Amino acid sequence: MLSMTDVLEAALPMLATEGVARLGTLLSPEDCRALQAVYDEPARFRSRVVMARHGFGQGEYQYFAYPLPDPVQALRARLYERLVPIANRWAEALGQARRFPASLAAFTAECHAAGQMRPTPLLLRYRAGDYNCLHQDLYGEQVFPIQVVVALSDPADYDGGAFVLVEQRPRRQSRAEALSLAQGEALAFAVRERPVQGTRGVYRVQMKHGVGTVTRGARLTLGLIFHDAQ
Ligand SMILES: O=C(O)CCC(=O)C(=O)O
Ligand SMILES: [Fe+2]
Repeated sequence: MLSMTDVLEAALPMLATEGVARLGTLLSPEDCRALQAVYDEPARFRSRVVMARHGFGQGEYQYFAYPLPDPVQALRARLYERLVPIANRWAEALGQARRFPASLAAFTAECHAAGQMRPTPLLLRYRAGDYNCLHQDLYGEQVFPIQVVVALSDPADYDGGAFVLVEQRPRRQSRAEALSLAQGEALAFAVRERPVQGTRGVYRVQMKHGVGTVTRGARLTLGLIFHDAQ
């Protein structure tokens, strides 16, 4: 069996060229079920959002409170370290002065110093009829340019509910990609924009993500965003 490191190494070139990459199965079915059950423990969360109230879609999500549950904290820190070289390459290619430190602890300290102190990892729950409008997860000036979503539900537990990614290249029509995820499978994608090498230099591709309508059952996901929120 391939280790997480091997799968990630193999996936990273795709993240750089496509703005999205499958990272393999990062949580066991037991971990997925345990995290699904956490959804019903309000004490683990700092806030709950009913999406229809804000025009974000339909369904709901909850942001974890600090300290994050073990598997969430561990995954967030490990993934950050693997993704930071790409984040720094993107920043350089886009002509940004920003460089991200090697560890999540150091980046979190930078977020907190900038007034972004609230944790952003979240659990999302969609039932029949629910969906998530195209959006970008920005919570202040501090933005780590890549985020990860992990499917907690078994695809047999729901229909519909594809993860949707839309990219907008300058002066072109938008392109959409719909992806289905296995239980425990993780997907890394660009939060807001990524650089693409064109014939006349590097240009900026804008990205948004969302979820198509769930038509049966329930679909839960874990969202890992690396910057904290204001
Ligand atoms: O439920 C999903 O697949 C998408 C969740 C999402 O928007 C996120 O993780 O930021
Ligand atoms: Fe999101």
